[in-house]
Amino acid sequence: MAGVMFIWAMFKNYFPDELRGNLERYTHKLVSFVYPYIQITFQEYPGDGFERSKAYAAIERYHGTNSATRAKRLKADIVKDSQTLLFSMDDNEEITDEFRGIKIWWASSTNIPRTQSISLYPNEGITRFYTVKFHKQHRDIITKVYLNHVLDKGKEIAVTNRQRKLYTNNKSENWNGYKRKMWSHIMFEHPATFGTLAMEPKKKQEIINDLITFSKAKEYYAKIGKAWKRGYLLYGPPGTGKSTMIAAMANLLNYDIYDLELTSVKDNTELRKLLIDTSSKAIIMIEDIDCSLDLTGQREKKKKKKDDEQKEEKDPVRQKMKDDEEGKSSKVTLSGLLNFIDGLWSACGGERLIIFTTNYVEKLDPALIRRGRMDKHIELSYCCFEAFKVLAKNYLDLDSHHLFGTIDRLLEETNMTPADVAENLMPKSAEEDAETCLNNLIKALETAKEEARLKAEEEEKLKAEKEVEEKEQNVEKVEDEKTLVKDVKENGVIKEG
Ligand SMILES: Nc1ncnc2c1ncn2[C@@H]1O[C@H](COP(=O)(O)OP(=O)(O)OP(=O)(O)O)[C@@H](O)[C@H]1O
Ligand SMILES: [Mg+2]
Repeated sequence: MAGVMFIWAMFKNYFPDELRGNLERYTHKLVSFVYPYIQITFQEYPGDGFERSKAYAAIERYHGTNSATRAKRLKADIVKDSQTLLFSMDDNEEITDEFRGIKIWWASSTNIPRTQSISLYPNEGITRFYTVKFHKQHRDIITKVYLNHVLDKGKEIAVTNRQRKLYTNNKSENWNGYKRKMWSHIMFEHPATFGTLAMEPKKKQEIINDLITFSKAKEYYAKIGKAWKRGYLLYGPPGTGKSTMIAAMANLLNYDIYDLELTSVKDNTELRKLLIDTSSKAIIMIEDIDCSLDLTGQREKKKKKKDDEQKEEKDPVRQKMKDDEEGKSSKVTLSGLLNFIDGLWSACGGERLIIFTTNYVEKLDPALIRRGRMDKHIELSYCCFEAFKVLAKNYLDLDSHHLFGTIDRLLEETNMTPADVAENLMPKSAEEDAETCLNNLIKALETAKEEARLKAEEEEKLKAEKEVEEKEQNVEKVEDEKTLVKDVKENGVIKEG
């Protein structure tokens, strides 16, 4: 059959156009009549090429276990706590599969672009695809039953072998490089859990329930016609456990984490591409949202800028400096970000948590954090006694101690972050026992309390001084006014000065 096609390809240009069209149709008919096979291709990056095909990934997993005994060349990868080896067919390898007595041929192939340019990245532009071939008499059973079986099995294997990853976005200059990667990842093996997270137990339980309800609510979200996503805003002073909580969330739900660095994202289009390329069980976190971009109160700022521009004389040097600065900075806008949060991008399905963290909640634009976008606002604050008890259990394995009472009282009187409490509880040497560590904490709390007292005293003093100063200024002003009135009365004129 290949011979017929070859001969046709050789001679087709010798025929006039009209005849050639007819001949081409007949040749294809003849080929499909005699050639008994059907072939289906699964591209790794179909369409615009930015989202890795889920079908391709599932087939890859399926062959990982299924072909391990058949294929001669395999690719290996480590998954799941770095202990399990996972195989997949190597490039340009062929195997056969059998389903209900039917023989099926699979091949993994690559397309290498024919470019003249020399690239730093040896694999740049290579596209991969699987082809499956079967006899046309089995068309229905293969397309309707077998392929679904392959995809389901592949997804099942992916779930059981799932090793969670921590992703960070690359600058777009590197997106076309090796393996066209928008995100780089490492294995996510953070030990934080809700068990080790120090916070008020009731509040903690509420968050856990919220997360679990969300992760089981696929049907509910479909029913109400909303994208399956939930937004969290974590706010509080540094060292109160915001990042630790995100790790605990990922461990609880078995999600990947995408640490989105907005300052590396050039514009809204890039942001969209990045978000589309996230896995279906993902936490997308944007840390320190108030610093990452000029998202906060941007609209007010824009107005102010306009006013300034109108007032300001055009200075070419200043203008050039300003242009350079703007060119360098990211053009992701608040409205761009809000559009994605509102669900345009999550049309691709899957469960996603979007988490913002900030130290200064009051600085954020209200549009960014209104309910519906950020469904849950969680304040992480200074260490309370309940939180301290979790840390004492984690760090010293203590459930109770006669010093707990003193610590309880001191924590009520003083602000100390869980990070600082934890630091003080940690034994500094092998000789330090639990009691020494508790005493260290008490000392630190007393010092912090004393410092806070001195600071408050200082502030009080400054305030009093300012009040005296203001009073004196007022007296002077009244005296001046009196003199003025007297002058007007006596002379009927206002003296200059
Ligand atoms: N609530 C907490 N429970 C347990 N450990 C905590 C808690 N808060 C802080 N820690 C400890 O302090 C360290 C710093 O905390 P973390 O990085 O989570 O703070 P953060 O709120 O994200 O701070 P920042 O605002 O600076 O990013 C963590 O490694 C953790 O060990
Ligand atoms: Mg943090």
